[in-house]
Amino acid sequence: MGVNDYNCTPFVELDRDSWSRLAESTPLPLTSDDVTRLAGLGERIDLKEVAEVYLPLSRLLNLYVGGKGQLHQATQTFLSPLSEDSGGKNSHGAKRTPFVIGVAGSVAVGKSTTARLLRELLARWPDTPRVELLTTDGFLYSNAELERRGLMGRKGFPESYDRRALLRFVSAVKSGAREVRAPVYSHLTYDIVPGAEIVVRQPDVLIVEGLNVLQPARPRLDGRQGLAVSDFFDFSLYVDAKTPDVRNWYIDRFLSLRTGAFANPESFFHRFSSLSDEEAVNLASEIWASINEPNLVENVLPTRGRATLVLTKGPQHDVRRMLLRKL
Ligand SMILES: Nc1ncnc2c1ncn2[C@@H]1O[C@H](COP(=O)(O)OP(=O)(O)OP(=O)(O)O)[C@@H](O)[C@H]1O
Ligand SMILES: CC(C)(CO)[C@@H](O)C(=O)NCCC(=O)O
Repeated sequence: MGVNDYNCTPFVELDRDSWSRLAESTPLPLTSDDVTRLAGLGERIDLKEVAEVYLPLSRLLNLYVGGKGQLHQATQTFLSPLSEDSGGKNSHGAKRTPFVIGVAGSVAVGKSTTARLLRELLARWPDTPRVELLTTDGFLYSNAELERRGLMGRKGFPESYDRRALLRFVSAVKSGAREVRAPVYSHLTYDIVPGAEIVVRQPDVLIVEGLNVLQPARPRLDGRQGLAVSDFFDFSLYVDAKTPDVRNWYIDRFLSLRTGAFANPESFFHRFSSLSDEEAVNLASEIWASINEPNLVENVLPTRGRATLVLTKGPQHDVRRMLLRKL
């Protein structure tokens, strides 16, 4: 194949049928216990979809984890003469760090759902029982800080996050830090929760989920390139769908929140709980068109080609196609 061949791409493309055939040869099929646990995630997850799409995906990730483990072992063996030279005083060997998976994609495309499913499935594999989740929402600036910066209408845009703190977090995890802490965001109060934090203690796998996790590093003021969180990923996934489908999911979720979470007086959106259907659809469409869609188009979509795997969904969240980066 010549380099000018239009078919020249760094990805292998698999349609739904080919991918789901892999489920048959995936060891560790779902047990009835798993099915009960997955159904308890509280999402309208189709279990056939889990078995056909997410189970083989967890196997692929398990192979990558194993591959990284072998590379770590080989590197330890390579470095071991240095420790012997120093009579064991200087250990050049380092403990294996958590395997970090990034999950990117639009608001409402299903990143959290995908991340939670993968956590359940990966934890079933014997070499990765401890899987932790981190959502980048916790690194959004507080509403007070966003107001101060004039960014209240840009929540979710790259500049609405404390990117340095997020980078420090992921870098500490990949440096093997024993304990790393992150702030917490509440979708109910629509703000950072004062004093709350999550603690990550050297899990086997850390899944980092967020809109912008695949963004490359920004050039620094001194002209040097700097690092981005994606530099620390061992694997990354982009959840993709047509923009009009994602818009519908956003509006549907807004409508179901209106009758659910918004009814709580603590909710930031409580004042919207009495909106009529039509008013709620109009408001959700307005938020989508003014914040989430421009962010998708300007910042999120351009990072799709940086993923290890692109998972493309149809209008019912059914995964239609996988693009897997060639090795
Ligand atoms: N595989 C799936 N099957 C069915 N419904 C799904 C699936 N994934 C997500 N959904 C639904 O789509 C909506 C958006 O999903 P989710 O909250 O996971 O998105 P998100 O990308 O994490 O959004 P945000 O960036 O706003 O946090 C939710 O209503 C969820 O229940
Ligand atoms: C918190 C984020 C940015 C990402 O999860 C998103 O859910 C959000 O709140 N976006 C801002 C616009 C909106 O309210 O949908």
